[in-house]
Amino acid sequence: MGMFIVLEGIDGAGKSTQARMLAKWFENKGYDVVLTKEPTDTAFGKLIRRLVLTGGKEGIIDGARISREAEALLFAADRAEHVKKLIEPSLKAGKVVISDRYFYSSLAYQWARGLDLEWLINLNAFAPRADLVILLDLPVKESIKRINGRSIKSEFDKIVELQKKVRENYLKLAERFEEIRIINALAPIEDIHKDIVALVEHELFEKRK
Ligand SMILES: Nc1ncnc2c1ncn2[C@@H]1O[C@H](COP(=O)(O)OP(=O)(O)OP(=O)(O)O)[C@@H](O)[C@H]1O
Ligand SMILES: Cc1cn([C@H]2C[C@H](O)[C@@H](COP(=O)(O)O)O2)c(=O)[nH]c1=O
Repeated sequence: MGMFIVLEGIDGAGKSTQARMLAKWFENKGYDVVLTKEPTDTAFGKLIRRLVLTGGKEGIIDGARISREAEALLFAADRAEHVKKLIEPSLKAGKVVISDRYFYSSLAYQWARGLDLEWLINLNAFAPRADLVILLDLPVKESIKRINGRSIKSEFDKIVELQKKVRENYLKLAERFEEIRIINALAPIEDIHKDIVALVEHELFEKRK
């Protein structure tokens, strides 16, 4: 059986950067690595990016943004395909799967949008828990600095408010899901990478001896 590692955190926390570095580290050790992300690049992920993420006109149906419930179901549908078509087969083949976001994002973000956490956990119950989740914890003001070019100015305050709630939710989830390990995302990129490698060696390699 392979190893399943997930990077989580608010927008701009450094997930993609660390996921790429960790994938390289495993490849240099001779492992077969699958580097993936959610929303995916499949038709489901593309639909989400058009309907949910751009904040654009396509996300407006009958004059209103799509409902929070529909949003959560879209992320879960994308995840079901991700799990069945890529994650599970790759793990069965003994590969290392590294995902930039997973169901923990649904719990943190859709909970912040007002949906019930238990409903969200049940909705995503089909998704196997990761072996290790690296939560890159970052203050929102640093996150905004890092993604400033991408923020939607007109909704800037809403974005800050949401990101604050998401960060709090992630920290609460870390108390509930024992596979989540918190790392300070303010540190330099290389130091964070070293901390993640130390966690992988301790939490995964040790456990499998
Ligand atoms: N430890 C760090 N210190 C300073 N800047 C960083 C650090 N890690 C990443 N960055 C920079 O922050 C920006 C966002 O990084 P990255 O895309 O990896 O974050 P992300 O969590 O994947 O973002 P998003 O969720 O919004 O896609 C990039 O410009 C990246 O170079
Ligand atoms: C998987 C997932 C993601 N989201 C949100 C979190 C981010 O704001 C975007 C994805 O942006 P990225 O730059 O590609 O990371 O989608 C969410 O609300 N729920 C989810 O399940």
